[in-house]
Amino acid sequence: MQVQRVAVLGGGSWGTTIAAVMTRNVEVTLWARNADTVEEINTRHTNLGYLPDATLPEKLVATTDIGAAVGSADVVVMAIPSQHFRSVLRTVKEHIHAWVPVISLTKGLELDTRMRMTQVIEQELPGHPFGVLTGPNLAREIMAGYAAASVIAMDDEVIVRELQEVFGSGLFRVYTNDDVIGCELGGVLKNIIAIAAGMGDGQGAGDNTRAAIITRGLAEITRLGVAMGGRPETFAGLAGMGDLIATCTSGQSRNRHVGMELARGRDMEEIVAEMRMVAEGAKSAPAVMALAKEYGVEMPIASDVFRVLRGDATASRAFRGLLRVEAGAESEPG
Ligand SMILES: NC(=O)C1=CN([C@@H]2O[C@H](COP(=O)(O)OP(=O)(O)OC[C@H]3O[C@@H](n4cnc5c(N)ncnc54)[C@H](OP(=O)(O)O)[C@@H]3O)[C@@H](O)[C@H]2O)C=CC1
Ligand SMILES: O=C(CO)COP(=O)(O)O
Repeated sequence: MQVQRVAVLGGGSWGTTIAAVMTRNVEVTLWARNADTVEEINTRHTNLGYLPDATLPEKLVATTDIGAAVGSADVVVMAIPSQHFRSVLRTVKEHIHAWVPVISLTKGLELDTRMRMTQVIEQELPGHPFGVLTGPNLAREIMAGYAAASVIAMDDEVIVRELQEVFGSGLFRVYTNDDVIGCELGGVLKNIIAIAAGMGDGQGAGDNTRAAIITRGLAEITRLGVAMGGRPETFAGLAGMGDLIATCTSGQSRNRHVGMELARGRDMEEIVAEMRMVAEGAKSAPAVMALAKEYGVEMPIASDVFRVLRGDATASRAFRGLLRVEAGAESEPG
């Protein structure tokens, strides 16, 4: 497979950033549903609503015509929020050529089915190679040219090496992995822990507290991820610990921001109404809790976050729960 043209679907922060990075290696067409976004990218080389400080490469071409973008692509990259992923993929179906790989950038689960996005790809586009690109990759930093590392996970060990070259460029270093389930779940599950970290930071908790949330959070997302078929070492790597650190500590994280706003006593409706961008942790939390129940895995931090998201507890009350006084053995949940 010689990759020459890539279609990136989704003109938000991450889709635009990855599309811009890949223009160094291949021809990239970015599909966005919003005609104003497309016009802005093509004429002014900016996408200020999502990436306020960035100038995009002139080589980056945007379109509202999904058929034109997908029909000429050797690889399709999905940067669509999880709850809209399947509907966009159904449109892709009419236009995609046989055997074209489909790579998900999305860090969420489908609510009704609790499926990972690569499972949705497998279901909607059977026969197409699929994979996930994930890791500690805050879009604005990568757009600004800071060094970062990511992971591309696929079952196919030949295609994954070719795509490693397509995505990776300069200071954006891409590693390969064959644990698709573990890598994908690392990206999904860390979002809820980032909300917890934001709830702590928003209440003035200390650095030790944040470190405890990250470490205990990693333990619980690893428990669920391994129960669902991921490998423990994946959760200690970029897709697990790496992304957890970035998201739980960064002022750029939307999920951590949600936690901080909850800590101010605001409710989810208000918070979401003010955010243009997606916070996948809040969206996927019900599916994560249902999976934890299904697999018999205790997730005390995620459960506390979920209660606050649902409005069943306040952040200050739940936060006392996050720092339980009666600790057991470190190897145990809680
Ligand atoms: N931002 C980041 O740093 C990173 C994000 N991710 C993940 O990438 C995924 C995408 O996130 P991101 O780009 O940040 O999200 P944003 O909120 O920045 O942008 C979302 C994009 O999706 C589009 N969109 C929403 N609904 C639909 C729909 N029904 N059909 C077509 N397009 C739609 C929006 O279009 P419109 O503008 O018209 O509403 C917008 O272009 C998420 O799962 C996120 O977790 C992963 C790594 C890093
Ligand atoms: O996944 C991300 C960084 O790797 C982005 O996190 P947020 O969605 O919380 O901004």
